[in-house]
Amino acid sequence: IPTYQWPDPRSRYIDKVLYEDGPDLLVSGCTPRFNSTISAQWLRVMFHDMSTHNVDDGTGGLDASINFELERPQNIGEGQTQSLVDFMPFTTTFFGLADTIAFGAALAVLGCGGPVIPFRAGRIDATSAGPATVPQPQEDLATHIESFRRQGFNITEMISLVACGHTLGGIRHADFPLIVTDNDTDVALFDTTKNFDNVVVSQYLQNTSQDVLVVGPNVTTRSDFRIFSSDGNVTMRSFLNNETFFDTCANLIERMINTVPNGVTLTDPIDPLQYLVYQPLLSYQNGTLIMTTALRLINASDNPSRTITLFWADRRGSFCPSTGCSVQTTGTQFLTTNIYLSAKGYNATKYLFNATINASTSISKFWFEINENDGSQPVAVDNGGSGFSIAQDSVFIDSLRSKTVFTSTDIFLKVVVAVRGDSNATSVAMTTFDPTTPLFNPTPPFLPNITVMNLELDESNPPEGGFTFFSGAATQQVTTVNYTGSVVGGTTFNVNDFDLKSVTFDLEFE
Ligand code: HEM
Repeated sequence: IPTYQWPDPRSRYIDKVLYEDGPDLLVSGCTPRFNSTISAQWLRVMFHDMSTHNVDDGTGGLDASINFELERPQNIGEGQTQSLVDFMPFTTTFFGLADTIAFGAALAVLGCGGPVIPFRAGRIDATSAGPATVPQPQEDLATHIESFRRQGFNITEMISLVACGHTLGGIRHADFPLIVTDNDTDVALFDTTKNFDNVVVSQYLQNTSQDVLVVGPNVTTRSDFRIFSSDGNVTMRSFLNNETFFDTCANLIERMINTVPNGVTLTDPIDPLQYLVYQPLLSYQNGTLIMTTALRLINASDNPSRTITLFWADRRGSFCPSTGCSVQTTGTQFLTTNIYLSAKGYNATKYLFNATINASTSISKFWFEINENDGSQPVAVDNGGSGFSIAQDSVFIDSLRSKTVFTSTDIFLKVVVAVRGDSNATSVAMTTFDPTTPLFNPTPPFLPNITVMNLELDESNPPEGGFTFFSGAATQQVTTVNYTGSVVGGTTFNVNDFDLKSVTFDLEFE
C-alpha cells in the first residue's frame, strides 16, 4: 500500500473518485438501463474511444476523442452519449474524461461480477476527433484482423476481446434494424445472462448462441461468428474455464484502457492510500481557527479501544506545549460501499477531527498518533517525521462561512475566502472548473466551463480578527477550484486543486 506524499491534492482527489465517492455506485449490481446495462454502455464507449489507436505511428487511443466522434454512424447507440454524461461530473483539470472513461470500463466489468482491472491515471483528453476506425459488423474478417492489429492486438487477442466485450449487453433494433430484424425486440442480448461471465462463450460452443452477430439472419453481419471461429475455436474453447476467461479479459481490457497516444505517460497502478489525510478545512471563528480533517486507515483491525490523536504545532510564538496541542477524534466512519475498494480486498475506516486552534499563534503543521491501547507502541502518522505542513494561513476558503445557498430559483455555492489584512490591500481571484452537462438533450462534445473571477468583499462577513472576507459564487457541480489572494505587503498566495465537491457547506435560504 502506497504512502501519502504531502501535500498532494491531486492524489487525494483521484483516490476519492476511485475508492470513495466515485462513479462506482452507478454500476454496482450491474444496473439495467435502456434494456441493457450501464456497464455494457461504459465498456462499449471505452472500446470505441480506444479503437482510434494506430500502433504504426503511435497516434490515437484512449484519449476521449469519442467526445467529438458521436455523430458518426459507427458510434451510434443510446448508451454512448449517456455514458459521457455519467462520466463528466467526476472530471477535473488533472483527471479528465479519458481517465474517467478508462476507470469506467474497469468499474463496468467489476459491477457485473467480472474481474478487478488495475487502474493507472494520466491520460490526456483530445481536443478534436480521431480517425473513423471503429470496427463494424458488415466488415470481413481480414478487415477486422487488420483493424485489431492497428490497435495493437493479434488474432487471439481480437477473439478474446470481442468475447470479453460481448458478454455484456447486446444490439439495439432501432440502431441496427438490418441486424436485429425482429420489430418486437428492443435489444437483442448477446447471451442469456446480464453478468460478466463466460456464458457467451459456452452458448457459442454449444450452438445455443442467441448473439445476432453469430446466428443473426443477415450472414454479412455475423462478425462475432467469423471472429470467434477464426482459429478453429481454440481460443473460445480455452474460455470454458471461467478463470482463464477472467484472467484474459482483465489483462486485455487493462491493455486496452492503457492504450494511449505516444508521449502520454501513465502513473503506476493506483491503490488506496494507507493513512490518507483529508484536505484540512479552516474557518475563522471568534479568535480561533477551526480546523477539520480526517485520517483514513486501510484494513485496520477491529479494535474499539483504538484512540487516534491529532497534534499540531504553533506557527507564530508559542501557545502549544512542546509536544504539540492535541485533540481526540470526534467520530469514525466505516467505509464499505465502494465496489472497487472492496473488490481489491480492502475496507477503510475514517477518523474525523475538529481542532480549535488559537488564531494568533495559529498552526504550522499537524500529525497523528494511533494508539491501539493494547500494550503495543503507538504509531505516528507524521509524514516521515516532518508532519503535514499547512503551507500558509493567510488565504483560505473559510469552510464554515461558505454556504450552499437556496434561492427561490436557484441553488449555488457561496465560496467565502478569508484573507489576512484589511480590505484596502487585499484581493482574491478564483478559477472554478465546472463539468456540468445540460440536463435536457445533452449533445457532445461536453466541455467544462472554466470561470475566472475576482471575489467581492462579502457584506455578510465584515472584517474580524485581522481577516477580511471575500466571496464568489460557484455551481454545485464545480469539482475543483484554484484561488489566489494578495495580502498586505504584496505577497500573493496560490492554492491549487482545492476539492470543492468534498466539502459540505452549511445551508442558507435566501
Ligand atoms: C469487430 C469487433 C466488434 C464489432 C463489429 C462490434 C459490434 C457491436 C455492435 C454492432 C454492437 C451493438 C451496439 C448497440 O446496439 O448499441 C455492439 C455492442 C457492444 N459491444 Fe461490440 N463490437 C466489436 C468489438 C467489441 C469489443 C472489443 C468490445 C469491448 C471489449 C465490445 C463491447 C461491446 C459491448 C459491451 C456492447 C453492448 C452495448 C450495449 O448493450 O449498450 N465490442 N458491438
